[in-house]
Amino acid sequence: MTQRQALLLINPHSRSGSQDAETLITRLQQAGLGVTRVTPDGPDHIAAVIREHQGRVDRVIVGGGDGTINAALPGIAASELPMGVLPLGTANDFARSLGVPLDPAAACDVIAADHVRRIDLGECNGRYFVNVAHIGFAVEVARRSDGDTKKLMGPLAYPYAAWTAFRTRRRFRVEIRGDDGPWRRLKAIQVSVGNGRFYGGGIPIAEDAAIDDGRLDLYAIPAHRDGSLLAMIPALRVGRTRGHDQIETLAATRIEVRTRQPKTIAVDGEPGGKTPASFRVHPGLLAVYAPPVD
Ligand SMILES: Nc1ncnc2c1ncn2[C@@H]1O[C@H](COP(=O)(O)OP(=O)(O)OP(=O)(O)O)[C@@H](O)[C@H]1O
Repeated sequence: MTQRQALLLINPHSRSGSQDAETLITRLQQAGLGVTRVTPDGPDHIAAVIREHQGRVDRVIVGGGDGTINAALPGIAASELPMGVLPLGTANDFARSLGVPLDPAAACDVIAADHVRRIDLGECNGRYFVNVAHIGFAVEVARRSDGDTKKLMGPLAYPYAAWTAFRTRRRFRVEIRGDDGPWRRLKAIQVSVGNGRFYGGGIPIAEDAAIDDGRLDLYAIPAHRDGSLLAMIPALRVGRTRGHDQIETLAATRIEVRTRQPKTIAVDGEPGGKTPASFRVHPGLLAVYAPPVD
């Protein structure tokens, strides 16, 4: 493996992905990194590009938002190369979880500092995720904060989408269980499973989740007749999930979620199939460049 050689993959469709990359490349080179830049044809092309360069690079730098990171996960995990993150997206929740600066130039310095941290990957029905997977209301929010809305509104796209989606909220019957424990039945408007803590640009939906704790944290926001608006507050950013007595929580290494009708799942803000959902955590599977944790 060639030391200090980076494969740089920038998604031109992420919010700031079409900006001039030369400044960032120069910054990485000044810090002593060799850089090979390739623009993948699309999310499904990323794994092939990484395979092609394996053996000639010692790290893969992914430039984009959470959707881009998510698309790169299978290729990165298969290569076992450490990943650097250039936050060029809208929400950049993974960068937030890692403590990587949201300024891309400062994020270059983190990658060049060579400090690697091992973190967990979540998996939902065979698909990896780093942040949070949702069923229910947040899926509609993800659908409404599409590429055009994000380009137009930037980080405000998420609260705007949540606001417009609010009256479409539906409660649904859901069954959840962790690590072969008993099934719990409830009615919810949203079920979120966190590997990381944030979604939608820093909303701490999975407040007890940490990306290196070897477990997943589930939060079910139930639909109480009088409390539904109150219970939605954490999803709308105004409040907190922790200590909220209407929110059901579950922490486990494997989580199963069943619904009566198949319901769409969103993983890291991207479409992720339908329920039933089978979640598991892969402790320490991913190596990432990140500032040291205190
Ligand atoms: N190499 C690529 N070429 C084209 N599209 C890609 C590529 N990689 C990922 N995508 C898709 O581009 C879309 C937008 O990217 P991304 O989600 O990273 O940016 P964003 O929406 O600005 O940021 P965030 O997810 O942080 O809000 C995603 O749906 C992603 O799957």
